Amino acid sequence: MSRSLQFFTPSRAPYFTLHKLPSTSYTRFPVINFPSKKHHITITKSLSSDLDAASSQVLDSGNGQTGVSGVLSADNVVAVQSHAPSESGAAAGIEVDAVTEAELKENGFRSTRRTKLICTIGPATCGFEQLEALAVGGMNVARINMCHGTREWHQMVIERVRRLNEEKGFAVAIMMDTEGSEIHMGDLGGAASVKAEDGEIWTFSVRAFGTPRPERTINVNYDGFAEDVKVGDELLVDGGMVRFEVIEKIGPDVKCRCTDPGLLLPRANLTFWRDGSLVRERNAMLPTISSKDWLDIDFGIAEGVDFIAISFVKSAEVIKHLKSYIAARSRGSDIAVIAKIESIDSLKNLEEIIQASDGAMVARGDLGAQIPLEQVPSAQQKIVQLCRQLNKPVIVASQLLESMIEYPTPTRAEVADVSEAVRQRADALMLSGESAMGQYPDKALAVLRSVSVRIEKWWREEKRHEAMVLPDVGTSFADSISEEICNSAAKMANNLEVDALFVYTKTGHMASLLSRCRPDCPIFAFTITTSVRRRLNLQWGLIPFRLGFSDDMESNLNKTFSLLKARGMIKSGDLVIAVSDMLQSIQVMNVP
Ligand SMILES: Nc1ncnc2c1ncn2[C@@H]1O[C@H](COP(=O)(O)OP(=O)(O)OP(=O)(O)O)[C@@H](O)[C@H]1O
Ligand SMILES: CC(=O)C(=O)O
Ligand SMILES: [K+]
Ligand SMILES: [Mg+2]
Repeated sequence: MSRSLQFFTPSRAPYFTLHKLPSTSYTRFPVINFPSKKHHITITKSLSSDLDAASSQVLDSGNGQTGVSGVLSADNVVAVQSHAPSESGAAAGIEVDAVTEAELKENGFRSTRRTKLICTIGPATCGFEQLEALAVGGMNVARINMCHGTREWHQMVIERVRRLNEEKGFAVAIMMDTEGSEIHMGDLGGAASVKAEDGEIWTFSVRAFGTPRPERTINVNYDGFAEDVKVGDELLVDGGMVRFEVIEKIGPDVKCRCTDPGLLLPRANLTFWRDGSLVRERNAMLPTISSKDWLDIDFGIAEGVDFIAISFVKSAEVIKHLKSYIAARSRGSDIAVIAKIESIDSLKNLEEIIQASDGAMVARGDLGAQIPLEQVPSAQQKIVQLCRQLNKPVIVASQLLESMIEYPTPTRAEVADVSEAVRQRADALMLSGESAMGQYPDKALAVLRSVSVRIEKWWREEKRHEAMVLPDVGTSFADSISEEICNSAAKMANNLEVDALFVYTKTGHMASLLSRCRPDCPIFAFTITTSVRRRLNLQWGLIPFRLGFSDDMESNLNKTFSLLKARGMIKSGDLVIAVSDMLQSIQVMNVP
């Protein structure tokens, strides 16, 4: 028997509940992938068995306001209620990512995903429903790349992600990635791509070409380009996707012969090589943050993005400068600054750059254009380890599933690459073209998700913990106490095989110290503000909850237990270790 039901809910209702009458048992469903306000569900087979089967994907609206909207009659009588969060509801209840909650219930604590996932948003994924599909698929952070698209477009994406969070109970964070002022091509007069064939002669010039763009011409953004290149130099587009040889210089124009054919993409990165090494003439003096980047940063601050990722960082100074700028511009805001490691200079000054930042990204796309490709894997491993030691979240980015831009399944090599990043215990993996302009963004995300979960599980089962020495990071005595508490709590959690670590943290610092230990069990991080909660979404193993709590741990724990129990996220008897910012102690207890 198949039954279908349509009903209307008050606006902004993220959940609805099926009540089985006259008993009090009920099942709640998230309103995901349903057109807003008008919800449609189809119940197949017998209603009662379906309600039971569905209980694994039950979600809850917390202290939602309830309004009966429809009644479905069958063998069992079922009343349908919809929920809209009440104004005060949020403060009294507990907020957690709808998808994480479903994962928790479906797989239990132990197998929730620890590795976080970032999707670059582009034309393939900027629609509200496309963004929602990514959020449902596990996107923790949405990245917008200021190299592409207009400010209005980015604003629209930010607004949609916000709406998604508000209406559907997600906590997707937003990362803005700056353009940087490295050398790149112009935008190809609006063309999506152009083909360069073997042996063709192309002109690269600082001149701006009108529209239509004359054939085989490319505008270059760097004024010193024609002066700095020499006849015989090799010109690499996107780190070698297409190659040219410089054959002649005529004023501002540089004539080049294509030696490795391929597709030229708008604003593609350009590097030139002489005698087997990268040429860094005056372009090494280009500012890391260009005047356009500063305007984009102002935009990001005004929009309240959660992370700003800085391209082509060369030194720690630029990070410090930006952090003080953000602090002065946005009092009370906590925008985190992520250093993108994608140049030779950034590798030279790696430790001090990471130390100055709130996190780092292994930007393998451009990095692979600046150092020989075979050096990228060791650089990745080094950056990932250093970040963990310095307690900074780290993202592994670019070409993880490149073939999925065009094909629905990844190559075996790509799966091995993703596995390796998960095995290195990077905090987050990032999709670029796969989600921005690929044909299978949801499938690519699903691959990241399933490979992450599988490798994490394998790692735990095999107990293959690398005994990483974690140097002290605390700079004050109080910090050192927190650090020791977290190290000990994580170790105890592994030895006692507890079900979860709980951390009550106002700033998120204690949560990151626990995450750094990469414990076997998930870390429930309770925090007071939504912005801290979103930022914690980037860090390995953290399940961030927004919860109002006090300095009294006893009452915090009781409150948390009852809220989580009511939602079926923990049960009596589960073993939990709790730590907090407020009380310097480690509590081990069974859920009452
Ligand atoms: N907002 C956007 N609008 C149009 N196309 C986009 C947008 N964002 C990304 N893309 C497309 O997706 C591709 C991959 O995205 P990605 O963010 O990796 O950019 P990129 O140009 O390689 O630069 P970066 O080195 O900063 O990552 C881009 O080359 C571009 O074709
Ligand atoms: C992500 C990025 O900027 C790169 O890989 O180059
Ligand atoms: K960028
Ligand atoms: Mg880059």
